[in-house]
Amino acid sequence: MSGAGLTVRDLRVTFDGFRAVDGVDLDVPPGDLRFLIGPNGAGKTTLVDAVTGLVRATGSVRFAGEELLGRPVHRIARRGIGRTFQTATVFEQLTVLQNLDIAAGAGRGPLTLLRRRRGVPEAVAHALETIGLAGLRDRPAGVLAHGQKQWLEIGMLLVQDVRLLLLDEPVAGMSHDEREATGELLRRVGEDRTVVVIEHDMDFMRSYARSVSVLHAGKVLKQGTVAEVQADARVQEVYLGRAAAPEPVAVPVAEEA
Ligand SMILES: Nc1ncnc2c1ncn2[C@@H]1O[C@H](COP(=O)(O)OP(=O)(O)OP(=O)(O)O)[C@@H](O)[C@H]1O
Repeated sequence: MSGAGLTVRDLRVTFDGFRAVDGVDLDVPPGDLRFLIGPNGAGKTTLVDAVTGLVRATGSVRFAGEELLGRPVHRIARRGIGRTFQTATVFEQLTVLQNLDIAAGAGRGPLTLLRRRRGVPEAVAHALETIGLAGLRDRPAGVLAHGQKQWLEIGMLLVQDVRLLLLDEPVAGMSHDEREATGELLRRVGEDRTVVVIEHDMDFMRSYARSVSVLHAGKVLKQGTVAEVQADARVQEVYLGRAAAPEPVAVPVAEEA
């Protein structure tokens, strides 16, 4: 494991007096593959928004020892922090390769990008292999399957040399095979990067998490290994106490709402 670590201290985000994130401490060591779970509205996405500069927050967010809070979004991105959203944001008309080229900021204008080129930059070629889309590099992104679009989006972060990836429900809506392929992709990506995954899919979490933080009502309820989190009575209560609960962590239960 390598890379840089994320340290969050007393993070707070308030929307019109409502505390969406309410004093969160988080330690994600270098090279961790951390899953962030919790019921709907727990504050998971808002936490990631705060780390990436999309919402105002107080407290401290340090990555590789550097304070991020208060910096604009583009500065945070330049520190090697990248995220995906629940819906993939790729350029559908452009090819897989062109999407990666643009993300890599290869400095070519739109016309040059549309022309045939001889070579592919090494970082782009490497990302294509990592995300398993080398064979589809000249296809328009719009024709890709749902899972493949998510992988392309991850590839677009890889070519930017991202060191911390924050992924919001990367396997939502994916088939079983796509989930497995995504899990393997996260393992590969996590070999030399730090990865944080917001997820509702408990089977996926159990298979691929190296560590887990459970959020509830804007606070960290529990942090530990999958086994530790599953065994925690408060975590079980939070999941069981909901009318339309996601699949509970420790006890066999229903699908995510
Ligand atoms: N821009 C906003 N303005 C007001 N309230 C917001 C805003 N964004 C989020 N919230 C509220 O903050 C709380 C946390 O939302 P958030 O999306 O972070 O939860 P979550 O854990 O990611 O939930 P889910 O699993 O459903 O995506 C929710 O009650 C939500 O309604």
